[in-house]
Amino acid sequence: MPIIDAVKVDRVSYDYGQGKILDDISFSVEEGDLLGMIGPNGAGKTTLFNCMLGLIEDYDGRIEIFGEDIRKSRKVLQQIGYVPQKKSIEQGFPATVEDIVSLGATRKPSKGNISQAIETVGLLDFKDRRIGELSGGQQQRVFIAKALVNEPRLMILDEPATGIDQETQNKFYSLVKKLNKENHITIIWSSHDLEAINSIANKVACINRSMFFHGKSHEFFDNPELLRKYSESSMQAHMHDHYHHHH
Ligand SMILES: Nc1ncnc2c1ncn2[C@@H]1O[C@H](COP(=O)(O)OP(=O)(O)OP(=O)(O)O)[C@@H](O)[C@H]1O
Repeated sequence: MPIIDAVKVDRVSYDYGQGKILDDISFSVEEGDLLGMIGPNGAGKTTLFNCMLGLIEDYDGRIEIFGEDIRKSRKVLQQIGYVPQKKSIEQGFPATVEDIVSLGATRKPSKGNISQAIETVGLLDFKDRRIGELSGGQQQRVFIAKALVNEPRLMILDEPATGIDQETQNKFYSLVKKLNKENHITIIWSSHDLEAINSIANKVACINRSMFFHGKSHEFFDNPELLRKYSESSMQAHMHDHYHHHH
């Protein structure tokens, strides 16, 4: 089977008006890849995702999804399932799991698809429960199910840095791996958990406004020099943010 690019980001730059947030970013994701996107806070990961999702259009450069320039063919964006960084949900929020998952359907919602998506994330027993009654980890899986309803070929998961307990985290990681291996979904997954990326991603893209490393996961994690440089530049980014927030 020929390998096609699920994503091709070609020389993309962007700024919100105060200097470059994305600086000449190029990389590609092959169909079937599970790519871990890493970078310190403020590195521009969410901004890059917003470009890839067609939410930001005035970037320099070019983005192709499954071979289509997304500015020319917005239809291809329907092939992407997006799971944003988790928002907190009020306890009393009236919608059920099934209601939330149905909201993901852009075409006519089919009952079958909705149940299938809920089953894939292992929440069938909870489908009539109010989402506010679920744990943080379960809510996270509801949002994955919501993104699965349209049967995406590509998923973008923007993982929150903040603490969910380790066991919940591990369940989430096995779900990500299952979606990639069994459901054959190409995945781009932003995470701060380097160990998890090392264990399940086959590719890594590491950005800090510009591209710092892009390649096979083991080439990054087996290279102590690269890891050292990465943690140094991450530290500098934090110091930079710190300086701007507090002075
Ligand atoms: N709408 C906006 N207007 C102006 N600046 C913005 C806007 N959105 C983000 N930024 C700035 O762009 C930079 C990159 O933010 P972005 O959210 O893309 O980073 P990130 O890598 O996703 O960070 P994190 O890991 O903390 O989520 C930050 O300095 C942020 O303050």
